[in-house]
Amino acid sequence: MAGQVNPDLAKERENASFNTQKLTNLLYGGAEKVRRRRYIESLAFSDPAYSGDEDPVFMSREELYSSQLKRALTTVQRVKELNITEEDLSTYRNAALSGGMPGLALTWIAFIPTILQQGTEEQKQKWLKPAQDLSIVGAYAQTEMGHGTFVRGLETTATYDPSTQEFVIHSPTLTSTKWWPGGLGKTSNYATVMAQLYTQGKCYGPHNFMVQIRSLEDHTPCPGVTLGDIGPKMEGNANDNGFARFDHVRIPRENMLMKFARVEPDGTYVQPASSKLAYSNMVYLRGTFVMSAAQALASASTIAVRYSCVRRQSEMKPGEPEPQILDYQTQQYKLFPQLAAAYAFWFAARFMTQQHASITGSMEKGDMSGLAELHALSAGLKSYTTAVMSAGIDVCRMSCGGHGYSHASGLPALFSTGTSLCTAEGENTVMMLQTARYLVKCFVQSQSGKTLSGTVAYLSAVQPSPVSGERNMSDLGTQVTAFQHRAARMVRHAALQMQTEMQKGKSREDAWNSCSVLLIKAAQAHVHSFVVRNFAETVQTVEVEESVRAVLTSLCQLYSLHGITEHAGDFLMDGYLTGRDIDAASSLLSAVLAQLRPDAVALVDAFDLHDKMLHSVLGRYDGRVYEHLYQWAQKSPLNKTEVHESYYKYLQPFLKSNRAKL
Ligand SMILES: CC/C=C\C/C=C\C/C=C\C/C=C\C/C=C\C/C=C\C=C\C(=O)SCCNC(=O)CCNC(=O)[C@H](O)C(C)(C)COP(=O)(O)OP(=O)(O)OC[C@H]1O[C@@H](n2cnc3c(N)ncnc32)[C@H](O)[C@@H]1OP(=O)(O)O
Ligand SMILES: Cc1cc2nc3c(=O)[nH]c(=O)nc-3n(C[C@H](O)[C@H](O)[C@H](O)COP(=O)(O)OP(=O)(O)OC[C@H]3O[C@@H](n4cnc5c(N)ncnc54)[C@H](O)[C@@H]3O)c2cc1C
Repeated sequence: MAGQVNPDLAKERENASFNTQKLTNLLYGGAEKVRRRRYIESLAFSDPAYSGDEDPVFMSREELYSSQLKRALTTVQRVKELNITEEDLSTYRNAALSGGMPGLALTWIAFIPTILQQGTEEQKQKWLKPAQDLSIVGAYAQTEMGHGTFVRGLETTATYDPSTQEFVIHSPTLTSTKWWPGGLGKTSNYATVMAQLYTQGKCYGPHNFMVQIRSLEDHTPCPGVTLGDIGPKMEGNANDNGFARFDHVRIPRENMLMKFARVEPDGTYVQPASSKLAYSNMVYLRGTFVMSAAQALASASTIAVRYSCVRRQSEMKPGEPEPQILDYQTQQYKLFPQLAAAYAFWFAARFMTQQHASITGSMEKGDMSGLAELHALSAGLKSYTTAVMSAGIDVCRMSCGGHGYSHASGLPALFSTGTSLCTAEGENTVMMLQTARYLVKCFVQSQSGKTLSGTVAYLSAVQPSPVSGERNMSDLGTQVTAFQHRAARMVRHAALQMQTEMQKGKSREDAWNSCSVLLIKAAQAHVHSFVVRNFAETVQTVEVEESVRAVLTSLCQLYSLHGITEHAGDFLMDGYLTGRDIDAASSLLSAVLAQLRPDAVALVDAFDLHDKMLHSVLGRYDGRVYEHLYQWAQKSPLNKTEVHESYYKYLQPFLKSNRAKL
């Protein structure tokens, strides 16, 4: 019946132990922010300009590209008409463009942040407004066909010519072709191009340059620039990720983004406070990926948990009605850790944003001391959260059985979009090794007596020797200390192993490579420990109703106990935890699964993800899965005609000739 909520889902909501709205308020920073976000989203959801397009999964690449471009341009118009403020901008855009990120969005995600991070005040004055108004459209062109990770290995050159006060941008080889930048293929007319800076005969490494790539009159490539789309990808096909080649393209000196490093008119190079400041936009973007990971996992958990309450299958007890599949403990064991991780990452993302603001604030005042920690934290968190998110979405998909494999579930698209975050903005292994590099340095410093601070303070505080005696494994403090002990031991082990390799005669680089599996695992343990601690501190200190704190505490317990049991070997290795502790953790984990079961739907509802953001028949708020599954399938282009034209072209003649042979 129209309008009714599936009775199983309705019952779940009635039986929750806490007020969902209160938790939503906590997640979004207060009741007023939630009201505002819903209002802004409703402006997009109710706008006929954004409705009417068919489901993106039924569209061709070209249709998808055009339809999302059109939507993106509509958002620009509406933002002006509706006076959408800076604060509400991303909420509005995300709601309007939730069917797939258009290439144009890279202007907002990467191009504008790069101008903000790397430009002088004058340069911001010149380019920010046009970029914000979309009188210019920009891409972030760093990666090349031959190099993505190794930024120092980029081949594109920017050679300064003092006689004309210009840089000459050039792609000397096929592998120097810029390859991957979003929006570069067809949409952008400008790009910030990362190129090796040459002046006065010397190379000063990669720097960012503002380059016009297309005519502002007719959008044809500028002289000396060759452009195109790199072809369809696993997902994200509304985005024209592109390629660019430069044949001695001249740009004014003022187009080098000069907030940190400078080239004077005579060609003199002025050093920045740190050569890595040219990478500050990457640090910023990596930080934003942590919230994207939380949101993607929140979406997948919402879909899978709601569906698991609607779906009934098999017999638990002979003769009794088929149970909701969420009543199977194994289903809870698959889904609740994903749900808990989504919450954990949400709070970690909040910490990351605060850290970024605070450390960049100090850097603006000339204090560079926080840069290394900011880089290590953003790289590690980006790597860890996106990897868990990507694997977690697939767990959610598989937990929905056959229907999870259908695009109707929204999970395949969510997975293939989400998993791109493991590669984009720094490949995850490489990023985790950057965190490891920082940890090893910190370990060496602590060995020489330095007291560490910030997110690594525990490395000098935690004792490497095993602690004996019974533990209360349900205590959050005990769990946090166990995670810190595990991370400290693994960092110490990896660092000492490296020292041993070097003592045996290996170079530092060879020792690093031969220990890199240990190093990665140590860095993962460090980030895991940080996420657990931050989650525990949040649930213990946040001002919230006790019923909400209680459910969050269970969720935090689950996140942490799941980590301990899944990585039991790491905790047992030096006898810090005993077999009995791990058994206790497993029993507690089973108890917490059962404890969270009645609140699972309320916990996913609290993410407050509108059906128009989820794009999932299985995850609908009203739980009316089957009728909508049927309706959705009717939209398949193969169903446009009763008998498909291929029947007349191929099958009919084939069948006829086969029959004639009989
Ligand atoms: C409801 C909603 C539901 C769901 C949401 C669903 C899905 C998600 C939503 C949306 C997403 C959709 C799609 C996203 C798709 C695309 C994303 C968009 C844009 C992507 C853009 C890009 O990818 S741009 C290209 C990015 N490229 C990289 O990141 C390159 C990685 N490589 C590097 O950063 C570096 O080269 C390196 C770090 C690997 C090594 O650098 P190198 O110069 O070789 O340095 P080292 O010698 O190793 O180190 C020298 C010292 O410098 C330190 N260092 C390195 N980097 C930095 C830095 N950035 N800041 C500070 N310090 C740095 C390093 O640690 C060394 O320090 P020492 O003290 O040890 O010497
Ligand atoms: C969806 C998407 C959007 C993107 N958007 C943009 C964009 O807008 N602008 C842009 O400039 N780029 C963009 N990129 C490119 C992206 O930044 C790179 O793909 C990424 O940085 C990885 O570089 P690579 O592809 O060259 O991989 P490679 O560096 O070739 O890495 C391949 C593998 O080698 C291994 N490896 C490499 N180096 C090391 C190392 N030092 N230690 C250990 N292992 C190593 C890793 O396992 C890695 O997985 C995008 C990519 C994707 C997928």
